[in-house]
Amino acid sequence: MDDFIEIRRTATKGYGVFAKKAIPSYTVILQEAPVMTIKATPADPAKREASIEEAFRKLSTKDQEQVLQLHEGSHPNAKTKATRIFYANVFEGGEGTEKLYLTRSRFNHSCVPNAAASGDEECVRTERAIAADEEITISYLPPFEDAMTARQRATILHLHYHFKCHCPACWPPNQSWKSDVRRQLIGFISYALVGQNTPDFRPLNVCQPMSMKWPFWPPRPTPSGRVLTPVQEIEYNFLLGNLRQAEGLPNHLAAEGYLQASRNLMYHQRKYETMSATKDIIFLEAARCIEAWYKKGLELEEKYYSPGHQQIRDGKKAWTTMVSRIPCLEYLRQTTRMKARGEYRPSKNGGDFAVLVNKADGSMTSLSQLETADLIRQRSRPRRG
Ligand SMILES: C[S@@+](CC[C@H](N)C(=O)[O-])C[C@H]1O[C@@H](n2cnc3c(N)ncnc32)[C@H](O)[C@@H]1O
Repeated sequence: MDDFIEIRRTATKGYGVFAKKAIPSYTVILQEAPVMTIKATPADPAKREASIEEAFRKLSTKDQEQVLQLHEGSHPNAKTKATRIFYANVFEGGEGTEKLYLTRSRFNHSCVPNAAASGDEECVRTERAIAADEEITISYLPPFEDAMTARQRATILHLHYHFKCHCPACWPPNQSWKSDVRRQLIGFISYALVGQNTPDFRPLNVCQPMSMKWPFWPPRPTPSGRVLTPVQEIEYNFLLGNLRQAEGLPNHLAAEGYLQASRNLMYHQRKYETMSATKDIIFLEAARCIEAWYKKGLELEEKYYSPGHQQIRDGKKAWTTMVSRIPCLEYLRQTTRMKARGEYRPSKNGGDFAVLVNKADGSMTSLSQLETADLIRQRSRPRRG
């Protein structure tokens, strides 16, 4: 921890964690064992309170002193300072446990965090490159935060942690409408891609007491019964990449959208290359999209991991194999080289949307989008007589 981070006062959020120097993305900046661990008993607040008090009593005097210096929060039902502190700083520990950490507790929340706490590995890792002196934040919200509006996130933060969020996605208040629209679209699209309707977060628009017994919580997605068309699947994934990037969400999530769009288009492109009506038509425009979305996804993945990370090396290897197997990508390369030598001209009707390949002599005729559509229409027309 001494290498990367230090705890300092912030202007509006009490203490916070700051970068002592520039830190690359995907770096473990804190590895820490919890100071207190209790068994989670969400349905029984009295039992939970008793477990916290018992765990606190068992601590050494030094640890007790350190715990008592943490942010106290303002949980209305906590009976002692120690339990109030526990409620304000608790992390879900996995396998039905709740944990309290001395240093991790100093990370403030952001709805566009630049780091993430991992329960399994007991560590905090950066999710993007962080500049020296920048505040490092994590998210306290449940997994569907990407799909919730600022109002809905505020309700959860208020009811669970009793504070008003001052992160860039929520502050200044009432200016988040663009971000709200993006997050609702992210919700709609990501659930639609797995055949589900977005869970209904609307009850969070009216602040109500939210307890673990509340029937609405946790909200569950329902099956949509709709199957997306191949074009929808491609467009939805591409849009997901765009929206996540615009929303400042971690780069690997945006990368996933672009890479999936590229893979889906490649998959459907291969079908055209075997159908009798289209097998000699090479769709260069599709190849351009496949390549551009792949490059965009890779660029974002490299920002998230580092360029030399195994995930990036594997991705590049898979891409090289694919390029050699997918004719349209190979033809795109060929026509680019030919263009540079002046041996290939786009169609007179404008653009080179596709090329018609003469399989006998390998020559190519460039086709505009309209010419391509006309040719496919002619070939698909049923023959008379
Ligand atoms: C786990 S503590 C984080 C460290 C704390 N700031 C401190 O001084 O120790 C959680 C508390 O920090 C403050 N906080 C965290 N994130 C915040 C945010 N995005 N906006 C406003 N306050 C925040 C709230 O008071 C919250 O109850």
